[in-house]
Amino acid sequence: MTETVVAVDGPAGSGKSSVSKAAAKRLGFDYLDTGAAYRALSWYVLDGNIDSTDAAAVVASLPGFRYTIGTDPFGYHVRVGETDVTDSIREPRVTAVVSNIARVPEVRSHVTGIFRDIIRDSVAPGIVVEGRDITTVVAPDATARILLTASEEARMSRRSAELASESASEVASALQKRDRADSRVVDFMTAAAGVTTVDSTTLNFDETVDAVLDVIRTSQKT
Ligand SMILES: Nc1ncnc2c1ncn2[C@@H]1O[C@H](COP(=O)(O)OP(=O)(O)O)[C@@H](O)[C@H]1O
Ligand SMILES: Nc1ccn([C@@H]2O[C@H](COP(=O)(O)OP(=O)(O)O)[C@@H](O)[C@H]2O)c(=O)n1
Repeated sequence: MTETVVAVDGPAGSGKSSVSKAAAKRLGFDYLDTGAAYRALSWYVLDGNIDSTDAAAVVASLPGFRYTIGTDPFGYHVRVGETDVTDSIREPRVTAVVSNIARVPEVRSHVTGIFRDIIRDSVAPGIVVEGRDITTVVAPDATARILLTASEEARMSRRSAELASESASEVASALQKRDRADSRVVDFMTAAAGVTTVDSTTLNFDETVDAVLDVIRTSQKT
């Protein structure tokens, strides 16, 4: 079992993946992107021509879902069976259905089990785990618990800068729709008791990483 667990939650585009990965690199920690599992299962469901809105069919697909993710922040990769899906799980067709998959309770408990196994098996001095329910469900006993937020405007412009091939308005409406659907399942907009909020709206990337590192260092001392 790794010594330090850092839990980071927040809405889409708040910087969870990039900031958590950078913090893990600085600390020599592992890095676990939990959204990748929901995305990979969505990819697997689409690949099998399963209707993502049919919860029973999605649950029935779980035993065949062979998922692996790299936790080295310098060597991130995601696989389903032998197929490398690192890039394909970011495609808009996957993003469009992921909330359907993530709202199924059996899916959530299945992937939460996978996340806890990965955290337990990490041999690094620590692991940064990011998603929507890490501070509350996956690792509520984490050493450091952070809610990373940013204004909706900042999140939309960051995401549309990344997805240059799509129009800003398409990116914005897809992001709003997904946050609305996701927040019906898990509350990642308000910090639970004991969770520290880092608002990155007016911080640049390096300042945000430093703010997260400060919270981690403070938690390690207490
Ligand atoms: N504080 C910041 N200032 C400017 N851009 C940022 C900041 N934090 C993250 N970004 C950028 O915003 C984009 C979205 O971040 P990402 O880590 O993918 O968010 P999330 O995982 O929460 O969806 C990335 O291109 C990232 O480099
Ligand atoms: N811990 C988590 C992580 C992701 N998710 C789901 O997985 C989707 C993709 O997560 P992500 O972290 O890759 O999304 P981005 O915010 O990076 O776009 C989210 O829209 C949620 O539906 C979740 O329900 N719980």
